[in-house]
Amino acid sequence: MQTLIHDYIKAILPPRPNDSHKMTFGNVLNIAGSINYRGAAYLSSISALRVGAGYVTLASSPIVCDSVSALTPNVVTLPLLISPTEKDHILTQPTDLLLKQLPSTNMQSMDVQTIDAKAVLQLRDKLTQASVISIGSGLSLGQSTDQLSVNAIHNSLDNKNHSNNHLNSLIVPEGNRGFFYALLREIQTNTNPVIFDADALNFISGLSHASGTMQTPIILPKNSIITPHPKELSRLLNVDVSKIQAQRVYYANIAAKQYKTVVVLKGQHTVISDGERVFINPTGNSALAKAGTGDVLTGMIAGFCAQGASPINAACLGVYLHGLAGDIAAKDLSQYSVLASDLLNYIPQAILKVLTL
Ligand SMILES: NC(=O)C1=CN([C@@H]2O[C@H](COP(=O)(O)OP(=O)(O)OC[C@H]3O[C@@H](n4cnc5c(N)ncnc54)[C@H](OP(=O)(O)O)[C@@H]3O)[C@@H](O)[C@H]2O)[C@@H](O)CC1
Ligand SMILES: Nc1ncnc2c1ncn2[C@@H]1O[C@H](COP(=O)(O)OP(=O)(O)O)[C@@H](O)[C@H]1O
Repeated sequence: MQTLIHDYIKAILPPRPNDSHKMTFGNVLNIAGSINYRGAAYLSSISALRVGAGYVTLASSPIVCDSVSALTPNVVTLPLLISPTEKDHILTQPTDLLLKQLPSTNMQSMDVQTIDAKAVLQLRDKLTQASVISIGSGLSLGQSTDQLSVNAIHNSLDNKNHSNNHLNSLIVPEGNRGFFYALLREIQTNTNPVIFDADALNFISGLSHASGTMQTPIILPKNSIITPHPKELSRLLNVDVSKIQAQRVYYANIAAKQYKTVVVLKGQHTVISDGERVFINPTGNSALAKAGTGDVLTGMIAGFCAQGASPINAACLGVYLHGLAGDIAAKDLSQYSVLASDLLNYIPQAILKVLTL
């Protein structure tokens, strides 16, 4: 177990050759945001650019892409195909009967601009060409259809005797879950790094525990990173948050081994584990305990992956510099007043501090 220190972070910072162009520093495909979480799409995209990625494409619903474009000229957007209308879409799907039983109030409360599962076809080339893919920040998985999706997965698991191959045979569920499910299947054999955050983790938890007991865990793509907060790890492992918090290193290691991935267990003294090596982060303070800072972290890790850092190094760089940006920001603004969007403006100072000390 190793505490991250300045010199180590400096040593693993990706180089910035003079003879370079934007693609030298990689392209991030950020699949993020939904109607109520447009900020997450913005924060995770800009933070990747702030740490040095050459190009960021945000793939999301048209409404999210429009909002982010209005906020910044720096992010390229890829508006994704939307399900025709919630009602029309739903009534053509295999869970018709269940959905017809929904009270109309539930129908009305459904998210608008659900991404169609066919949007994966739109993304197909980009998914292999991207230097790194980040998935999940603010990507709401659907609202009133959630339980129906879980039911669809349960039924399918009951009917088929399979473990990880079940990704090929499950009924595609509704809402953004349908899109996410198709996406997960599409990237199973990818070798470029993939970062799973927030709702992507909740979806993976749902699949892993679909029949009520722990299944063989979902196989994540080879170079994955997951960034759970304790509650998200609790869902992934089916272990109480209190137990996880009492033995953070132990459970980060367990998750890394079980899901064969790099784990970033967030919180004070974030733990980073690939199942063999463990790093503890000393930077950061209560200023980071504010909505949206996790989205900034995801973008930072993606940005370092884009520049060629290995998943474990990108995780260490992102976590350390994210905390350092929070420390510098708190000196200027107080631990009370730092916003997630402020953090974006303190990333440069954090990088400069590491470079110059
Ligand atoms: N501007 C935007 O667009 C923003 C968009 N965002 C996006 O929104 C989506 C959902 O994010 P979210 O914040 O609504 O739900 P989430 O973090 O899962 O919390 C749910 C519950 O879990 C718990 N819990 C949480 N943290 C914990 C911890 N450290 N340790 C222990 N427990 C913890 C806590 O439950 P409690 O323990 O209080 O019962 C909490 O109520 C996601 O996609 C994200 O990217 C956000 O980033 C905000 C800014
Ligand atoms: N008290 C704290 N000290 C240090 N870091 C913190 C503290 N509270 C939160 N953080 C960091 O802030 C981020 C919060 O991320 P997350 O829980 O995903 O929030 P959100 O989903 O709202 O963005 C994580 O990187 C976490 O490590």
